[in-house]
Amino acid sequence: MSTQQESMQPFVFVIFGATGDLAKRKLFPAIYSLYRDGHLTTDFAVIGVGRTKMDNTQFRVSVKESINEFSRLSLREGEEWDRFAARFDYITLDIKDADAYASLLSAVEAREREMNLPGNRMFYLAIAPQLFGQVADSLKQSGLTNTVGWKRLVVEKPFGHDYTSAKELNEEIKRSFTEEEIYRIDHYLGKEMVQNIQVIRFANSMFEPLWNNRHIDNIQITASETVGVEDRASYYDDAGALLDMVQNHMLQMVMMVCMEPPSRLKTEAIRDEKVKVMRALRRYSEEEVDTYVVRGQYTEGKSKGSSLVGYREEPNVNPASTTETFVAARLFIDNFRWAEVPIYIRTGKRMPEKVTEIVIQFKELPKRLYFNKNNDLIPNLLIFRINPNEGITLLLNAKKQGADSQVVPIGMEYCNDCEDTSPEAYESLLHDAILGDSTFFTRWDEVSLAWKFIDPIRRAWDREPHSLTEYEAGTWGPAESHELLRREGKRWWTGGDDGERETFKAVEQPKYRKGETR
Ligand SMILES: NC(=O)C1=CN([C@@H]2O[C@H](COP(=O)(O)OP(=O)(O)OC[C@H]3O[C@@H](n4cnc5c(N)ncnc54)[C@H](OP(=O)(O)O)[C@@H]3O)[C@@H](O)[C@H]2O)C=CC1
Ligand SMILES: O=C1O[C@H](COP(=O)(O)O)[C@@H](O)[C@H](O)[C@H]1O
Repeated sequence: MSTQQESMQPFVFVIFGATGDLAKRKLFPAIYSLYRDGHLTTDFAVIGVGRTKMDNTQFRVSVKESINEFSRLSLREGEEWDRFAARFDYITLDIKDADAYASLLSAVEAREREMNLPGNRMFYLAIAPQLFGQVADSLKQSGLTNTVGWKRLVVEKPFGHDYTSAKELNEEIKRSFTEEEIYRIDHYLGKEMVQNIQVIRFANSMFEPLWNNRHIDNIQITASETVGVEDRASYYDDAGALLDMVQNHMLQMVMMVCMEPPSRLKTEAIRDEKVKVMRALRRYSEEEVDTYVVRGQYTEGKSKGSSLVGYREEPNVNPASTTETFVAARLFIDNFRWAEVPIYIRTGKRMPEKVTEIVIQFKELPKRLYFNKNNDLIPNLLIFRINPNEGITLLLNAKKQGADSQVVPIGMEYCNDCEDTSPEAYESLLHDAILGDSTFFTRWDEVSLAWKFIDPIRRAWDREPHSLTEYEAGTWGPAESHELLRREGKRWWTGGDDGERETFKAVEQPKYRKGETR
């Protein structure tokens, strides 16, 4: 949630794409949860926009259905719901028809008059990216951005498909909105434990002295999914894992882990530090890509006893597709803090577990005095558990209870969502956008540098389709991903090459006092 202490001002929220999947699964439930939890501490109206013909009553029914199906809070019928639903209106409009925006302007102004709202307007583009520029332009031409209050534009990913297209898109929307008014969504930045990385790093004196190449051996970021391409082939078969996950979410997590402490907890101070990581991130030449980046595509396999088809057999996927569903990479951050520290990232579909985790592996002591029963000693690991269980784990070595002095790994656990469910990422991000806090949105320089890192990889792969490796659905990715670490004397801690979650296998279970139950 927000890093700023500002108060919320009444506003009109215009959602382009209000009949679409994102609005149904994420936006309406997020607005409802914020409202129910008392975080929408101001007056507001929502105007949905789509081509589908619908009146306000039908729209409110569709909002209700989506909340019933997707909200983390169950819908409370009665007066409270009626008051909430009455804030929602719908306009049928073709985004490509510039003249049609006059009806949207009338609807917004009517709500502002009726509810005595001061002209603050937030426009959310839950539509295909090809339409972003056109909407921004028509909002300006129609006078919708000409308001006495504030105006904000929230844009979804993907923000372009390479540096050139992203730059063009940015220039298009900058004709109607300033950088400060643009909120580029990366939903990983709305996740509780991604936001918590900064707090854990910068609010505890014990980590900062160790957070560098003198004490950290390597960093591993994994975002694995069990799902395949689902019904998104038309988008995914073009994008692949590199554009879908690495350009945005994975690099954002790298920035959060590797940034310097900001001088103040202010939006631009934090973003400045993130951008410096992107500047220090070494760009591979096209020739180097093969050495440091692995790409894979799932073939048929099994998960929990069920058979899974290969990617090319999925509905609407090109049967000869060379799109990657898995990426692993070894990154270099060329600055004083991180020189020589391997940063490994890995993401893929159809893997054995849905897990997003950041593992910080600390260096060994200069000399080993203790050994475990395998004549070994596990390194200290700090693990940020982002998804599906939120928390942190610190892995240490300790003496096992008893006379034989055995050394065993122990895990110190903090669970972030055991007592209360965390808000959804979209709740947190919408809340911040309404407050005008863009800390957890991506600034143009971050996005553009991310594309400059990605583009040579894409070009190398387009030139060399044979660099695509295969992995069986239901496994932790191709052998080449394990080899990427093995050749540097490392191993993935989440889903090692023996297919186990090695990190936790050997850890002693917590003990409780006699009579105490968990
Ligand atoms: N769905 C998801 O989970 C995620 C989506 N996104 C991004 O969010 C955006 C929307 O995705 P999603 O909701 O899945 O897409 P959908 O295809 O489900 O919805 C598209 C929406 O755009 C509207 N639309 C399309 N063309 C026009 C037009 N000419 N005039 C007016 N409205 C139009 C559609 O309205 P109608 O059908 O009524 O014409 C519909 O409401 C995309 O940028 C996507 O990349 C990002 C992350 C996750
Ligand atoms: O943006 C995306 O993210 C999801 C994974 O998000 P998570 O919050 O479930 O970890 C991914 O499935 C999707 O392909 C991608 O577009």
